[in-house]
Amino acid sequence: MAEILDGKATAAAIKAELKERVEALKAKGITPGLGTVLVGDDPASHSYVGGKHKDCAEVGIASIRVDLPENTTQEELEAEIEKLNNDPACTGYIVQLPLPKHIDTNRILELVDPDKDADGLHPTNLGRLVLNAGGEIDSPLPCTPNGVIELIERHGLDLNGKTVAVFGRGVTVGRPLGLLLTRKNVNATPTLVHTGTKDVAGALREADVIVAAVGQPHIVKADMVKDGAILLDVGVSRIEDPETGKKKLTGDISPAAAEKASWVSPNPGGVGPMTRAMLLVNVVETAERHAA
Ligand SMILES: Nc1nc(=O)c2c([nH]1)NC[C@@H]1CN(c3ccc(C(=O)N[C@@H](CCC(=O)O)C(=O)O)cc3)C=[N+]21
Repeated sequence: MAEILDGKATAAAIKAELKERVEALKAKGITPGLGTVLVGDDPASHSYVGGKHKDCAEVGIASIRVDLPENTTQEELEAEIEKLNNDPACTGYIVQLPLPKHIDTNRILELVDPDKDADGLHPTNLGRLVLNAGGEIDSPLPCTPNGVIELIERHGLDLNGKTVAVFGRGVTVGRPLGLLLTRKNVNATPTLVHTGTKDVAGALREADVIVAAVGQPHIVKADMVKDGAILLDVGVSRIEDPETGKKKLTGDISPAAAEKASWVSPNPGGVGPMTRAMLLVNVVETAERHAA
């Protein structure tokens, strides 16, 4: 039986640490604030954003919530971005993705002030990450990749020298995770595995660690996993439970694959809560840089 990489408990421990750091900032007269911009009424996005504000309340971070209708124009959205860039109460913020199809997402992400980029997804911060070979540059890191690494390390596991198959090359997880893993203070050897990979099963089977960020239910099968591998389940899909008929969250990793692992992150309760915790870390660290 694999041991559990408990994201919920680890995120709770990180939030307890952050709460103390927020109290220290407040003693200096600084209250960190997290903003969220949400366009449209996708229920999953609303649920994620709600979770982020609940986390803020837990650690004492102020919340600034901007909810806009589906038919918001590019210009209107850009005006909201400008407001948050200029709002002194907003330490950092995120624009919840995906945005509606009529919005130019890359243009919006570029308009976010890089010093308020709580997601770590602004081109400037992704560029700093490329330059950050030793892990010494102080800039916000992408939340999900950073959460994956924290979740592994906070369970006493060492990535130094390990081979890591990153399954999925998306901009929010797979590609930045490759960069984080090669920093000298992590020192892992990643392989990015994607739809253009000739032998996906073979590439995954060789890895000490598999991070599955595809978004296809149970795409990682038992025959793709080395015995004793460490498995991180990032992908989430909502599929119907054949027994109850209700929609439920399902990860990328099949139960049979999980059985072969030494450690596995559950889904839900694994990387999701860690992503949210790393968002708070980015906001608190930005506020601390301002206080210094
Ligand atoms: N600008 C932006 N930044 C993001 O970080 C971002 C985004 N857009 N768009 C969507 C994805 C998805 N994402 C999740 C975060 C937490 C959970 C999470 O906490 N999940 C709980 C379950 C929550 C539930 O039941 O729905 C868990 O895994 O235990 C899930 C998904 C952040 N994203």
